[in-house]
Amino acid sequence: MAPDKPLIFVLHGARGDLASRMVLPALALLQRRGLMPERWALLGTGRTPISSQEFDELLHDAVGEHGDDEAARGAHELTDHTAYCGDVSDDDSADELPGELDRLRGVLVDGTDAGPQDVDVVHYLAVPPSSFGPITRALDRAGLTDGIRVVYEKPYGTSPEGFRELDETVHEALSEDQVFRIDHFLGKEATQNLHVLRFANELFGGAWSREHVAQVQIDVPETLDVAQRAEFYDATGAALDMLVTHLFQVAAEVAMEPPEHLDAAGLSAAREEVIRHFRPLDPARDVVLGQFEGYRDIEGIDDSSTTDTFVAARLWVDTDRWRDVPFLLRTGKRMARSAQQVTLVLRAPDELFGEPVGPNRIQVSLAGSGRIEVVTTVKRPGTELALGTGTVDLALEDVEPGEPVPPYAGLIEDVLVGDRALFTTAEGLASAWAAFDPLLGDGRPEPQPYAPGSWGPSAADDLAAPHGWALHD
Ligand SMILES: NC(=O)C1=CN([C@@H]2O[C@H](COP(=O)(O)OP(=O)(O)OC[C@H]3O[C@@H](n4cnc5c(N)ncnc54)[C@H](OP(=O)(O)O)[C@@H]3O)[C@@H](O)[C@H]2O)C=CC1
Ligand SMILES: O=C1O[C@H](COP(=O)(O)O)[C@@H](O)[C@H](O)[C@H]1O
Repeated sequence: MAPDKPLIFVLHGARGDLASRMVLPALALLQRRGLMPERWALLGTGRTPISSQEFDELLHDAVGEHGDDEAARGAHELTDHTAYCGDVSDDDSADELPGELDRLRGVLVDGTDAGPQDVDVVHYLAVPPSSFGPITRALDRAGLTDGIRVVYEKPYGTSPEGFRELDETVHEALSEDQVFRIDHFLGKEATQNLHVLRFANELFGGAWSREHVAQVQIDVPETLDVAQRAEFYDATGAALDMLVTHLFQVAAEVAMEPPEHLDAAGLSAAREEVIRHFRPLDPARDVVLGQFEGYRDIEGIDDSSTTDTFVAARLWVDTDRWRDVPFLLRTGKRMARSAQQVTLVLRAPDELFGEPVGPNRIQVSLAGSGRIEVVTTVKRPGTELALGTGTVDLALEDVEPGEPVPPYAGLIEDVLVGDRALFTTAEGLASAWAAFDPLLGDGRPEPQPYAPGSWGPSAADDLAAPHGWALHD
């Protein structure tokens, strides 16, 4: 159901990569599905001044280029009310923002029984993490925080100290129920299926422990480049961009204990609780960083940059269920292919009927609408007793009735209706930062070069021994 109250959606960083590729198409899809309020306005902000007309063009282009067909059909009916105003973060001041908000409130309630106080305001911070604190302070100083909701992108902080500082700033300005820390991997259809699969079906649930699982792999190779977002990327790197954020959250989703109550709040609490049991990374033994060749030639990247564009890590989860089972996490830019796969490598005998046993795995693809595969050793058809490998394959978009929702659309809808179950908590993130901390500072390994189009530095292959990465050439 669409919320009743009029809404102003303030998109900070509206010209950026995330805004164009994800947030604007998600808003168009929600509009198309009738899930946006009847009256709403979109207010963009950013450092580079552009006119409202240029903003209109930008958002139509973004939805046309990056939205699916359904979202693209919503592009021209997105909203009648758009506006753009300057950066609110440079000196912690909000300049034009209060005036713009007042003007839009007036426009939205004009001709209705509602007053300006009846307009909901959501701020979406699609900006680099260094701007989260300044924008929060700017909103606070301008007296704009009453009743608003604020969505923070990831990473929430760039170090344990930065995280704590940001958390203090945020809680000085806002109460916890106003804060939505997004990690869009938690909003993916297939990520949510990890717990449905496990808790609904004993074939999976019964196998979900060290007794049956030899390795867990969470593998997100990307062919993507970083040229469109060089400034953000060079200041961030793969480990901060993806490891302490998405890959840790998905690892928690796999590793959690069955919640006390099988509801959204119970699942969220169980996910956050298991992060406390992530053993702090051992960078010397368990982490490989890489940088693709040619990275330093990209415009906007420092000639001597040591930013990691690849990370592979072996994470240990110190619970009875997972003791001694490595969680292998890998991601990188300009790699051989794009995929987002969670693999449970199942234990199996080395040999059966005198033949080596092939792979036995549960594989969940998080990409798109998601896919579940069971790879299993079978008898090869024929008169001989010989072994082969078969795959049972279920595309989640084929499950009926159903209408898959992209993660950003689902999570923004949650923000509009105030459902916080798929958002991270400060406690969970504090544990994630504690496990990640050894990778910052002196312990950080030197990134090793890798060829664009490859699977990253070869040292990362050793981490996955003896089974090897499920995704390979
Ligand atoms: N891109 C992606 O696929 C994803 C990104 N994210 C997160 O989204 C956030 C933004 O990333 P992304 O869009 O890729 O980055 P970009 O560099 O593409 O965009 C950042 C945007 O923020 C604005 N901006 C940059 N610096 C400042 C500043 N100091 N103060 C105010 N505004 C600023 C820029 O404004 P202007 O253009 O006017 O200079 C730009 O529009 C990050 O936190 C990232 O982790 C999360 C998931 C996916
Ligand atoms: O948060 C991020 O995620 C994307 C990958 O997510 P996808 O599900 O939209 O493909 C990644 O490319 C980006 O670097 C990172 O900031």
